Amino acid sequence: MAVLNRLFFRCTRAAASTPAFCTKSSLNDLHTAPSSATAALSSALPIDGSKGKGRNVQWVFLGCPGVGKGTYAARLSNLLGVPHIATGDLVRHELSSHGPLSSQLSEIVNQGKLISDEIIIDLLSKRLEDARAKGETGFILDGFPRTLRQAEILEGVTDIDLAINLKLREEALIAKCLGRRLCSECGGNYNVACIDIEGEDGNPRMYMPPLLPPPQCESKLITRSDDTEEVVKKRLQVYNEMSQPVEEFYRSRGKLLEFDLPGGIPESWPKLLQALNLDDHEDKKTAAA
Ligand SMILES: Nc1ncnc2c1ncn2[C@@H]1O[C@H](COP(=O)(O)OP(=O)(O)O)[C@@H](O)[C@H]1O
Repeated sequence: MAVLNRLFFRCTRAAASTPAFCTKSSLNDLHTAPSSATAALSSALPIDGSKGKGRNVQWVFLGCPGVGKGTYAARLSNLLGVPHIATGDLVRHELSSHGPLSSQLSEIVNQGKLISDEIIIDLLSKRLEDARAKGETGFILDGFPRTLRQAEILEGVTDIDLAINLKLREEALIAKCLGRRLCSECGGNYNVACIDIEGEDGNPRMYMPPLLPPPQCESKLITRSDDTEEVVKKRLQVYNEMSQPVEEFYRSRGKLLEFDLPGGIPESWPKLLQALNLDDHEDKKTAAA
């Protein structure tokens, strides 16, 4: 943790003067320190993560629980051929493995709190190492970074091109989390909530139809243990407390794309592609399937 704290301190101080202070080489200096989550993250990333011709996208998705980060990140990952890495999935995988961390993690997750930066970076590093071993390049991160420290550490080890901040009206978020279902067999994500919010105060009506499972998944649906009303409210509160500095971090670097979801997937997906200048992408029809 000492190295993380030192890096955090150096990055925070530097942000006021030289934003480029937290470079790969400054992290390399830190590699001489005892093994740390930060060093693991750095070495798990491609050797040259800096922007360059031909390099795949390195994007992050920000947004409240239930906003649809997973849905849109997965679609973009299909479209662009880069891995979609959701830190929530990594945490759930760790929980289901019943390894040494699982009881500690399950207590934190089921209270709607964030797990430590060090543990989440360690899980992410392992996933990125796998990606690297498979020859995958680029990534779309979903659910990371969630704290300013995570954003600073990530920026210190690689270049993030874009942070897409998905936004949805508050009334829809809780309903969407409570309607979320997962197929225990194929891992498919569905939503049984039908959201229909009347237009008022200048806001248009918002209609989001359910995303129902195919017949073969219907009897295998499960609900996440942290998708109860009480835990969802806590997660929204934690998100609202932590998100502003992360958004500001990317805004001040000119990397933040704010995107207000206008409704369900049929309305939102083409508009998101347009906002990302991907609307004439030749594969978009199949990716949306
Ligand atoms: N970047 C992260 N930092 C800390 N904890 C995380 C992070 N990503 C996921 N988690 C943990 O995993 C839980 C589930 O994450 P996720 O599936 O992304 O949920 P959400 O639907 O709230 O966005 C979070 O509530 C948190 O406990």
